[in-house]
Amino acid sequence: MVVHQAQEHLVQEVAADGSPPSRYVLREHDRPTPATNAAIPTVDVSRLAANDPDEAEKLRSALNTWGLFAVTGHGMPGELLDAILDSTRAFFHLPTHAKHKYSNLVPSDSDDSHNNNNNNKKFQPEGYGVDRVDTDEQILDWCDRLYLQVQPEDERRRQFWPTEPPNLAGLLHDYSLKSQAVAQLILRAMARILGFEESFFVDKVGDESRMPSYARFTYYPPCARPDLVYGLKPHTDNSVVTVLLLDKRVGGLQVRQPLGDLAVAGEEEEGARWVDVPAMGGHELLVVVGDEMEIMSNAAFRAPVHRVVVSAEERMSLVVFYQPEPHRALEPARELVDEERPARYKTLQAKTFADGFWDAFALGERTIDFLKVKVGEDGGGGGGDQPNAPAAVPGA
Ligand SMILES: O=C(O)CCC(=O)C(=O)O
Ligand SMILES: [Fe+2]
Repeated sequence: MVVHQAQEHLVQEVAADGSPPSRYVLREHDRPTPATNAAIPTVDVSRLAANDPDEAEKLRSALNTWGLFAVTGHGMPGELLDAILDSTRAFFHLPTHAKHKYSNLVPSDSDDSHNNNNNNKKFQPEGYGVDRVDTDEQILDWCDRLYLQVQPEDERRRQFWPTEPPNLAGLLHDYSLKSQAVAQLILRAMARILGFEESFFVDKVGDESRMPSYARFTYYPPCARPDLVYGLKPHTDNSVVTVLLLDKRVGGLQVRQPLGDLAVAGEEEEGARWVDVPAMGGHELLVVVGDEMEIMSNAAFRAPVHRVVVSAEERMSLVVFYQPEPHRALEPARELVDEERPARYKTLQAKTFADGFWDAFALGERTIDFLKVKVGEDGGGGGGDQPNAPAAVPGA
């Protein structure tokens, strides 16, 4: 695949030139409309860990209504959260040439010979840069990223881990282990809510140290015309659950209500609304249910559609996605399938689903829809394969 010429344009540099170029400007009917204010639910995970039934009820209600919630009681030192956001800001403020050392565009002969092309570079998702650009028609999001696989530790690709600022890599290591503990605690509580042993989901996703997790640092540069662009287009997350650390001062994340099987972009359903998720100045985290949990729970838990709008101020976030072990079967848990509630999703390999995300995202579709994972939809994409079938080629 030839690297698209827009792939090399960092939004941070584009932003410095003024109004967004046409590549970023949404069609009129897709532009962000004003969002509503509503209180996002909050769950204290220390109480969940202590089996507090009232807190479990709060979690159940948050999952049924929102698919996301703010988390307190996570035990992560505020100084750690502040330090990693400060270090993230320092990274994105480095001069371009310093960040380019970690570019997501790599020499095309670095891994294989399939990707030879004119400009001798190929895109792969890890590292620093913009999301994958496939076509001239694709409307680009107003953000730059640093994307790193964090777990399993022996699969880290260290060449993409910044050594500047010097504390960023160590902070990420520390933060991601602690946020993994939060994710595990929530998976246990989610199992109990459905009346299962608390290890129900944890066992299905695999060995804790082999579960892939990915950190995505996102930088949304200030925008002269926030009414015309998305920071991040509407999507659901490719994860079992996602743990987010949001900018402390600047909001922008919005979640679509009500939860449901809505098309991601365009086609606004009657009555659907966007609700602002405020900036979290008090060291709360945010947890979002991902597509893989929606599949495993046979839609007992739904992944919320969310997006990011931008403003005249820069904003950043750090998101960690937790996924099942790649060779595992991803499917509705048998215990959640019966005559009244038949399986809504086909079985596929976790890796196939994870890899499908980038193709789907570039088109503004949900991975579940792009891979035709819903029962009743025909093959196509990479969906519906057997757990041990060969995996799709990532990012091909
Ligand atoms: O920046 C944010 O607040 C959200 C980012 C997000 O949704 C994502 O990276 O999937
Ligand atoms: Fe997301």
